[in-house]
Amino acid sequence: MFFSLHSLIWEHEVCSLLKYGELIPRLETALGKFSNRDSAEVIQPVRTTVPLQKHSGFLGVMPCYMENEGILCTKLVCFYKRPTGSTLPSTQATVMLLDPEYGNVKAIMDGDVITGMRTAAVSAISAKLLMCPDAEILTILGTGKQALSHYNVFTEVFSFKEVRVWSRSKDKAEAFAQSLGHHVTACESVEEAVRGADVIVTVTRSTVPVLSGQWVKPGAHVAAVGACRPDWRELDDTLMKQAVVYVDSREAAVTESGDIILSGAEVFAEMGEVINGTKPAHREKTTVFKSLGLGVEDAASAQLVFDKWKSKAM
Ligand SMILES: NC(=O)C1=CN([C@@H]2O[C@H](COP(=O)(O)OP(=O)(O)OC[C@H]3O[C@@H](n4cnc5c(N)ncnc54)[C@H](O)[C@@H]3O)[C@@H](O)[C@H]2O)C=CC1
Ligand SMILES: O=C([O-])C1=[NH+]CCC1
Repeated sequence: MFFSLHSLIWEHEVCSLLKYGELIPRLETALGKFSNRDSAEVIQPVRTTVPLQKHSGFLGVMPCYMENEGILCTKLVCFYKRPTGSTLPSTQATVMLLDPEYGNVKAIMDGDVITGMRTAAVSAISAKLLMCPDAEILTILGTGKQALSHYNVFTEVFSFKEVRVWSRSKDKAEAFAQSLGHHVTACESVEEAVRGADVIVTVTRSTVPVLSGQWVKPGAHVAAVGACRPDWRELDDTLMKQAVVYVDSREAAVTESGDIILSGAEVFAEMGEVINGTKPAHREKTTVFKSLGLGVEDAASAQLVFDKWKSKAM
């Protein structure tokens, strides 16, 4: 067995190795390759989900093979519909890198930081391509782990003049806003938070729509990250029908996204197609990027962590 304990990469190590400046270009390349289906360079099926009915959750198995780069990877992620007030995590993940020739495990690493950072980085890529060039106001709906990683990358990559946050509980929104800095405003309602916003990130655990199209400014960009099951929603039909809808994966969108399946909205393009220049970026229109999370994003991120971890260990 070609596996040693040295290949366990812990959360604090992933945290210190992964940087948005290096991660974002890797993810752009990976998404472009993923959408170039003809080349068969990326083999990544829609994730398999095993219901954990007793615990209102799912185990997602997310394999990916990138032949040219020799990356073979799978993530195991458990995600849950937690009751209000629950302090248990919504997602927990572990990533495994394998050698594609021998089949042995090269590394097992924490998947929580990867999930937080790669999801936020992909949303930032969607904003870079789809938001209006003079975007000033960012709104984040939700105040959990993804809210924090999205705040971190959006403020690292862009210069918004105003950042607003909303949570169902005003106290939570205020505590979150204060933890981020004095320039962040906690809002009472979703409507107050999103009116006039140029970019809106939805990172809630909601299973019913929280964001209505009637409040969204024409030309705004929405990065919709929660609602990753076919019967879960974050966005209402009005928004889904008025927006140009971009996704990470068409196959995943029509299998897993309640916002797309239940609204009957049409998918215009994958983000990788915009990166490849085969589909246009409609910056002037209201756009939704429906993110579900892809194995190829985990594979590219894990390889980056592994390369940096190996070069540090040498
Ligand atoms: N697209 C992707 O690649 C990924 C999506 N996710 C999804 O993103 C969402 C957020 O994940 P985390 O930040 O890790 O979760 P978290 O539990 O840390 O935060 C969830 C937030 O949603 C709020 N919330 C819960 N129920 C709500 C409701 N009914 N209405 C409005 N707000 C509600 C909570 O108060 C909290 O602020 C989850 O749905 C998760 O499954 C997570 C990882 C990757
Ligand atoms: O891509 C991912 O890791 C997830 N998407 C939804 C929950 C977890």
